[in-house]
Parts: sequence; C-alpha cells; structure tokens
Amino acid sequence: MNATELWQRYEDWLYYHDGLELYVDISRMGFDAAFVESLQPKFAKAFADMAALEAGAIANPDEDRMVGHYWLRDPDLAPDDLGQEITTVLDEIDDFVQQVHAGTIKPAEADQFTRILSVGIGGSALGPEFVSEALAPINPKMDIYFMDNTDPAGLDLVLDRLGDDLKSTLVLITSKSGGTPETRNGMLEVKHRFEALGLDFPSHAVAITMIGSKMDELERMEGWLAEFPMFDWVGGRTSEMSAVGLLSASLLGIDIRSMLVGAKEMDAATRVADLKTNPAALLALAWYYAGNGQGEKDMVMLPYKDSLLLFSRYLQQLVMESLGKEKDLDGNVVHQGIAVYGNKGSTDQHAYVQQLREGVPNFFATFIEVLKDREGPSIEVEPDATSGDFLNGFLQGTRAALYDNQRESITITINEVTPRTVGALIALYERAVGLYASLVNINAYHQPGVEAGKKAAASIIDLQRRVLTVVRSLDQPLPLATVADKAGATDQVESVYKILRHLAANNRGITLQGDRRTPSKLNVAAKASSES
Ligand SMILES: O=P(O)(O)OC[C@H]1O[C@](O)(CO)[C@@H](O)[C@@H]1O
Repeated sequence: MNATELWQRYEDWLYYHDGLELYVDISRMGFDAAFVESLQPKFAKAFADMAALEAGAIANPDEDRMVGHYWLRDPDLAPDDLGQEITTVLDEIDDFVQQVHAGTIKPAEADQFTRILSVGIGGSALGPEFVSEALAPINPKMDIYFMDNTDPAGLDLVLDRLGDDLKSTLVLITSKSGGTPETRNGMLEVKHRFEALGLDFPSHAVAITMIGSKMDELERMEGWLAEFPMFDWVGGRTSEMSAVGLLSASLLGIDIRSMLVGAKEMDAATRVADLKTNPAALLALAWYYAGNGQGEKDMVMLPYKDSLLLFSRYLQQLVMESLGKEKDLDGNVVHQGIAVYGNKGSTDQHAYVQQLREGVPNFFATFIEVLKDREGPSIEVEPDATSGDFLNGFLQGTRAALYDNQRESITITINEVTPRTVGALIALYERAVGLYASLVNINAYHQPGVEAGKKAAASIIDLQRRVLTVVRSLDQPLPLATVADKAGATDQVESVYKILRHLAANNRGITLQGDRRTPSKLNVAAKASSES
C-alpha cells in the first residue's frame, strides 16, 4: 500500500474513545475485508459468551466457577447479593487506608505505618507491582516493597533494605488460595525477622485471601491486624480491581476510584457486540490474524513510557496463563497461547529491535503511545526538538521501519498515564483475552498447567526429606546411587544428585566426595552441620 492508501486504512480502522482519549490502531496488521468477514460468526459467539459471562454463567467450567472481574468495577452487574459484597470491601479499603494514613491505625512500635511490604506472587503481585510503578506519586504516602518469590537472598535483600523500618511496616500477605508455597515461605521469613527484632508480627499483618483458606484460618488464629476477602469468581490474573490491587494502590495514595471508573468506561466500550467499534474485539481480531488463531506470532509489548515498564510482565500472566492451554473446551489437544515479551521504548530499540526489524518474523508489536511528555515544559535538545519529540519520533520511526519490512504492529494511544487510563488499559486487555479465548474455544480462566508444576515441586521436597533421612544415618560415605536406592529413588538418581548438590552448597550436613565432572561416581557423606 502507498502512503495515501495506508492513511485511508488508518482512518478506516481507527478506534477512538472520546471520554478516555484512547485510540486503538490496528491498521498496520495485514488482514483484509474477507478475513474480517470470515471471523464474524466467531465474534458473534464471543460476544454472546461474554454477555453470558457477565450475567453470571459458569464461564470457567473446569473449576465450575463464575467469572466476575467485570463486576468489581460495576457491582450492579453482579448477580444476587455479590454487588453488595464488592461495595462493602471497597468501603472497608477506604476506611482502613484513611485510618492508616491518619495514624489511628498504627504499629505498636512506631507512631505510624510508613512502609508497605507486599508478599504475594503471580496475580497477587504483578498487578500491584505494575500499578505501583505506573502510578505511585513521586513522594507517595508510603513506600512499598515487594516480595514475590521464595529466593532466600531476595527475601533478605528486601528485609535488610527495610531494616529498622520494619517497625513501621505494614505487611500485606496476598494469596487467593492461601496456600501458595512461595507466599507462605515469604510470610514465615518475614514473621521470623519480625520476631528476631522483637516486633509483634500479627499487629503488622494484613491478609488478602479467600474466606476459609489456610491463610484466613491463620489470620483469625493469630489475630492479624486486618483481612480483606478475595472472591472465588475473581482469578488471580484478573484481580487488580479487587483488594489485591486496590489496597496497596490506595495506601500509596493512588486514586483507586478513578482506576475503577476507567475500567468501567472501557468495559462499556468493550461490551459493544460489534467488531469494528469494540476496541477489545479489534485487538482480538489482530491477535487472531497475526498468529493464525494458533499463537504463531509472539506479542511484543513496547510502551514508549518508562512508567509502563511493567505492563508487559503483567500481561505475560494475563495473556499466557489465560491462553496457554493444552486443550480446548471440546477436549481437543490444541496447545494454544500467545507469547508475550517486551519492556519499553525507545530503550528496547537498543536491545532486540534489530531482530524485530530484520530477523525471524515471528512476532507482532504493540506500541503504547503516551501523548503527554511530562508535567511542565521541556528544554530543546536540538532546535525545535525536545526529548519527548525524540521519543515520539522513535516510536513512529520504529513502527514505520517494521512495517516497511513486513513486520506488523498495533498502536494504542493515550493522552497521559493516570489511574483512569491505567484502569482502562487493564480492562481493555482483560476483555481482549476473554474474547480471543472464545475465538479459539478455550477456557481462559483456569490454570491446570501450573498445578502440575506445584505437584512436581512438592515431590522434590518429599524426596529431599527421604534423602536427608538416609544421609543422617550414614556412618561412612556411600556411592550416590546407593543413597538413591536407600531413599527409594533408584530411578531418580539425577534428582537425588541435584538435591544433594544444593544441600552441600548450603551447609546442610552433606558432603559430596569425588570428581564433580563425573557425578555418578561421587560418594555422599554426612557432615556436622552448622545448622540445626
Ligand atoms: O493468589 P494465590 O492463590 O497465592 O496464587 C498466586 C498465583 O498462582 C496461580 O494460581 C498460578 O500461577 C496464579 O493464577 C495466581 O495469580
């Protein structure tokens, strides 16, 4: 297409939301009218599926659950008395945050809570981390720290950085299931550090979990400071508009009601059962076209705004944990999904855009353009050119350079990064994932594959216990294979070796003797451990 035809295509397919000042441009995706027409029946079903979902259908059949994240920003949509539960939690958040900021809810060991330590993983962390990075004020009401893994060194780094400030730290422990090992480990490590400092952990701890979960029981038993419920009809990766995301955002001083408004406005726009005027449907169309409905191309996220750096990490879970499924709703093996990566522009132009421009064409890019450069005026870095002009130029230039070499892209444009536009972006992608899932006939709302990993991890820990029992009974070194035999793991020698190698590296009463290049010939000996 020549420039005139492209300009016409841009305008033909441009979506603009007046209230949000948000544009969606899919003109640089190469679909044609016949392709769009061919998808209309699938979109008709997707719109019907979505309407049923919002009306309270069991849209997550594998877990026999409703899917209600849209109700979080429009409680009147919720069936039965769920709407009241939603507004009650929002009011409780407002009240709790107001008291923390006023100092009427305070730690025993300090005048006020000044820090937040958020302990959670996956959807219990990625949304709060993205929103904190995108929206936290320059001088937030409270500083926030995140613990989103079970890496001992990582946990120590956060706790050491908090140091004496732990006495004025509010600890948010977020886990919908209440049983995720990484979050449980983080909680226990934090609790241990509190107790080592003579601080009263329960009076600093807030639980965000499903009523009836193990963490709910623990919270009640230990008498934590507060608890905010999670609903079983809100998945982790779509929980940013629940207490999971709203509590920490509000504590940071972010206008959570504005986030909800933006999400609600976007929901209304993406509820329209018309492909051409529904921004989420336009994204789903573009994704389906790019990957031939099979995820054949990766989604490269390129927000040209530093504050949106973590959007791609957030979308990795939202998109890949929703769409990356082995089977479709009819039980056919489909191995669906769309891979997501990217960080920010123009920075990434100095990392992997070279491959995007010239290398394997296995992707489509999504640019996020933010029109407002900064608060206040800019200096000129060249005559009639500011830093923001360069950022805008790099975005436009990269988009053109990719397109000129047959690499396709979507561009989403907002005027400014605000709670309202961040809420809208989150809602836009939640809906696009849901519509796309219908197009490819999969359940976007469960995550069976993750359970497999959790079970495998549990079996390694169980094997480790058996190996330690064997090693502790040793009065002389034994060959590795013999230790595996005695642990009932003859066919898992490699796992036994890796468990022993890790234990030996951490002074856990194990010594490996022999040439490390031939692990099968190693001997295992017990060693007086400096640990208990
Ligand atoms: O909030 P929970 O139950 O601790 O789960 C954390 C994360 O683990 C998963 O269940 C699996 O990755 C995610 O869906 C969820 O966001």
